[in-house]
Amino acid sequence: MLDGIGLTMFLPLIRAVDGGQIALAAEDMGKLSFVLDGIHAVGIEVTLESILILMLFFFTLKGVARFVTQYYQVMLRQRFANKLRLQGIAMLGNYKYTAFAEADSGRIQNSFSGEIGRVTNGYLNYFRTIEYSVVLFVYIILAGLANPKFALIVAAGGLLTNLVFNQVYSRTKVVSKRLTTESHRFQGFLIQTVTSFKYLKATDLIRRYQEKVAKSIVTVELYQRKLGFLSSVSTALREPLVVFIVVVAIFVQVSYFGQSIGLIILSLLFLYRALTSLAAAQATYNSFLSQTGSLDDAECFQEELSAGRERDGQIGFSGLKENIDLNQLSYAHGSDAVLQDFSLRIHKNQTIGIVGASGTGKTTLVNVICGLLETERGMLVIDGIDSCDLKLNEYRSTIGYVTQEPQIFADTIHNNVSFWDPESTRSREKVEKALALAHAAEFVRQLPQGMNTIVGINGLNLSGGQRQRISIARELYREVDILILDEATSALDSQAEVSIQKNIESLKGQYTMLVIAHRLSTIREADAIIHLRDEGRYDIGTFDELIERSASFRETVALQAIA
Ligand SMILES: Nc1ncnc2c1ncn2[C@@H]1O[C@H](COP(=O)(O)OP(=O)(O)OP(=O)(O)O)[C@@H](O)[C@H]1O
Repeated sequence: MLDGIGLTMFLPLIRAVDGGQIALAAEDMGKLSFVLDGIHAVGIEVTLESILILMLFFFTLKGVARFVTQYYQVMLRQRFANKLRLQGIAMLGNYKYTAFAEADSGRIQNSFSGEIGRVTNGYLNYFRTIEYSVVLFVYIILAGLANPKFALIVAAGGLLTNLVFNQVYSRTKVVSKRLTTESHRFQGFLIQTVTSFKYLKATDLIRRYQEKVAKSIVTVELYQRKLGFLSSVSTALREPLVVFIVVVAIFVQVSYFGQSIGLIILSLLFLYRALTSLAAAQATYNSFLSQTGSLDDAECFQEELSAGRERDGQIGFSGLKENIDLNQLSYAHGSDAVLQDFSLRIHKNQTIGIVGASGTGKTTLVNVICGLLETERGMLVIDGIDSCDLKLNEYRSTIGYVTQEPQIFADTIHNNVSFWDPESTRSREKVEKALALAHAAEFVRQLPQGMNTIVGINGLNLSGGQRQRISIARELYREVDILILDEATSALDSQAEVSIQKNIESLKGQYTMLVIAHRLSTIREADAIIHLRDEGRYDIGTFDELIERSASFRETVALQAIA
């Protein structure tokens, strides 16, 4: 509007420059003469100087409005991207483990990085299209007020251009979807390259894998080029089309309606701006369409995250007081039953050993106890509270889990053990104590920068046994109630295993420990041993009781003794 009012000043200005009477300018202005009337009404005399000052005033005001709008847009845009990321991260934190196990890591990674930018731009372009359409509408109204016939001809021409662009739009939408899908694939390949780098490199499979990644890179580029081509086509067509419409309109005006050039100039100013806004609206709409693949995907991703939200209870948990009950627990991965009618009471501070051949469900059992795998009501009861009613995050914060593949973060040893607790004398002492208990103090001391040594991606600069010891130290540092060790000492040499074994034994009675072990010597002294067998069968007892009772346990013991 400010721009429009500023532009209407051109007519009195032309009159004034021509030495004509400014008052007569009102006749050229059609219904827009109310602007001059308004100036009179506020007591300003319409002279060349006042017109120039008023024009300057309106355009400066427009500049201020533009600044405020743009700055506000930047703020909104930033807030929007942050909100998307924070919302996504929160949803990911509540995502079911089972759903996560089937998820596409490339898609997750891409949704939080590249796609957020595309989604934000998608929304930005969507709102810009609305913004330009509003501006377009205002100019058409202004042009209509000045010269209705001329406005009508140009508006009809503008509508016709949309037909031309519709073809480009639908193609853009299709390519945009393909680009998003391929970007997910590319990110997935990238993650795999990083996590499997050592293996791929050592076997030279990296070259074959690189071919796959390269193919994906080329395809992404191809789709981007296609989008660029479509965008170039629409950009290139826009200006000639606009000028063509204006030329036709002027020709019709002058030849058939014989209108005054003053009025044509004013409406031309409006209409040129209107058509520029139309072109801008078309351009932003096309950009929006090129990002719709990402928008659809982001929506789908959020729906999947919220559909995969794990159930959670209302009852708080501050630490294990009495026991964990597993009551006729059954668990199947899809249609494959792993645990069947499994019952056990684990008393606080007991040490439970879990043994069994590969694939008999040892990890599945501890995953159920962690609440990672959902079971029916009544099957997992903690201190008399059904796990379905427990606030799972509070329960899990009392669990320490040393997984089969030790979790090491690309940071210092101190941060790996303390999980980024701010460094202080107390935290260092605590870390040292945990490292000593995990039999890691000695090797950490020998590292060039001791606790401040950075361990590389996935702890690549450490040996397998060292990684295991660091991850055990982290759980000891956390002062948890329930300690789960899944093959925690499998990567250690016999001597280190014996030492750490002694340390674990020294923790006996201080933690409720679930120790999965292939080597039976590790759990020789456990209060009870669960011996899992095929098809969900199992035996429970002390080492000696199982030797007595279970033939397959005796067999395993005998085999290991031979080994
Ligand atoms: N996410 C999953 N989806 C489908 N099947 C699974 C999944 N996780 C495990 N399984 C299957 O469940 C069975 C038990 O697996 P689990 O990892 O619990 O065995 P395990 O005794 O810990 O084996 P290992 O000693 O080799 O680690 C296996 O047959 C395995 O293939």
